[in-house]
Amino acid sequence: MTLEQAPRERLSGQLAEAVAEALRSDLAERDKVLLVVSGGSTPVPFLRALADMPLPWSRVEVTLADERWVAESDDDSNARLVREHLLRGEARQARFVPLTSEAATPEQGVAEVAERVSGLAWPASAVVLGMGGDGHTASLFPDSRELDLALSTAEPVVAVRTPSQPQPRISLSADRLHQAYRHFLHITGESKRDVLGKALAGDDTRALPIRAFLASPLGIYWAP
Ligand SMILES: O=C1O[C@H](COP(=O)(O)O)[C@@H](O)[C@H](O)[C@H]1O
Repeated sequence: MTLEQAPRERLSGQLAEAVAEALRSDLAERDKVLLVVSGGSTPVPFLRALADMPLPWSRVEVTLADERWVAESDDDSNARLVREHLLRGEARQARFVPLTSEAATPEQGVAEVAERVSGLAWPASAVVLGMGGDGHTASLFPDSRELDLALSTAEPVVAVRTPSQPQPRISLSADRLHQAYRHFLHITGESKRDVLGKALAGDDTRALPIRAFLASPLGIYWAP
């Protein structure tokens, strides 16, 4: 586990450099590489910095760690975040694979999305995780009734409903999120630093699902 700390904009640039280097390194050995990014609001400066990195973007596949089950036109769409902030300039050549379908619910769409996700260039070169103030990562929420399934299944994606969130969601499973050569955690603010400290001090993954990713090598990028 490594910790990088800097002002937010500089930290985002450092994370973008690290992820770009990971992709370049694997592209020397593989025809195509996969990047898994998270949504929410924290990643915006990182995604914008990554979009400016010189890469053979046509050989890069991008998908999400999780998604709210909303239309891409919705402000809450993680896919919209990727399209607006990462798929710009040369990075538009990347192949972006979203996690929603035309189905009305994630339960109805999960099989189609699972097949789509399974065809990507796994193991991912990098998974960039975020974390909520409740210790959730991707859409692995402590108050989700599907958390045990998401932490134990070999399926690539899980439909998720949780009382704390307004929309149903779909998430890569913990097993699939672990199928990567490198993992990064991008968080900001004192309160999330404190939540991470609490997570590091215990082992109840149901209470703080981020714990599912603290035992393997993890590059932590934190800004005040
Ligand atoms: O709902 C979500 O929350 C987490 C954390 O988002 P942040 O803006 O607080 O960093 C995010 O990683 C996840 O992709 C998103 O769906």
